[in-house]
Amino acid sequence: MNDAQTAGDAAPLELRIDAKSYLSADGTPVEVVRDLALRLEAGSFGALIGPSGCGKTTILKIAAGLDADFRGKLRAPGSGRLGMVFQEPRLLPWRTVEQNIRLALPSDPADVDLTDLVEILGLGAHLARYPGELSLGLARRAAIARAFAVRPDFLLLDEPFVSLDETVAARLRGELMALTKRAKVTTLFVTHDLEEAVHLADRLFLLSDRPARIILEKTLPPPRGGRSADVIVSVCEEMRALAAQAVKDARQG
Ligand SMILES: Nc1ncnc2c1ncn2[C@@H]1O[C@H](COP(=O)(O)OP(=O)(O)OP(=O)(O)O)[C@@H](O)[C@H]1O
Repeated sequence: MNDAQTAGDAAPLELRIDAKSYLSADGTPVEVVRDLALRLEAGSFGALIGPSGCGKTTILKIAAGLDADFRGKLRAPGSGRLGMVFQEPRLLPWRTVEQNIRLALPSDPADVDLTDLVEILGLGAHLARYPGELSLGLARRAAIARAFAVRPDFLLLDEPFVSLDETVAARLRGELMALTKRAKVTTLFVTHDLEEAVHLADRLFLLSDRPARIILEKTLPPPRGGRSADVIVSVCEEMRALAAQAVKDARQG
């Protein structure tokens, strides 16, 4: 049905989803993605932006290799070291923060030095605590640390800052920026927040309503993370206007 492979260090992410459907409760198929083609250069940061329920998580799961039930082709970048951050932090409640971070590490995890990672994410004082004692912001930090602990060459994040206080979200965006600049990692980030995407990404992919397909792609001017508030506002305005035109064209054509 589909063809999935891992492509090596300098290769881009290449994902083609000709069709992806789920079966609804009454047994009828619901088409969620159709004719989507996405290419992201190695080491760059892409943002998938789309309305609620359009199929963003579905696309991310396929990119992760977690869902092979689609028609199309996946060529994942890197050598297969995947880091993933879900909408909910998904920490094991009976393990400490440090044990959660070390969860996916190889057989001798005590040897892996996490000092820098813990420092960038401000988790030093919380390593011995349990997830139930953490604020949502701290739990999200622990989930990000767990994804980076494996030194991923391919990173997938599904709305990791949703429902956080804006001050906390802004700080976490800064931390994510620092981590993705420090190591070469091809990153695909899902959000419904255009401003967040313009702040973080090198390349934007704007999705249609369900069934999702890309209606607009744009490479953003560098430097990533160094864009001023004015630049972010004007790029967002431009994207909104282009997206409205793309939707109009699609309806007419
Ligand atoms: N396992 C499943 N079985 C049946 N339908 C599903 C399944 N997973 C998702 N769906 C449906 O597919 C559609 C797309 O879901 P998906 O979670 O990919 O969207 P999303 O854009 O990530 O949503 P949100 O913005 O709310 O997070 C939704 O209508 C959802 O109800």
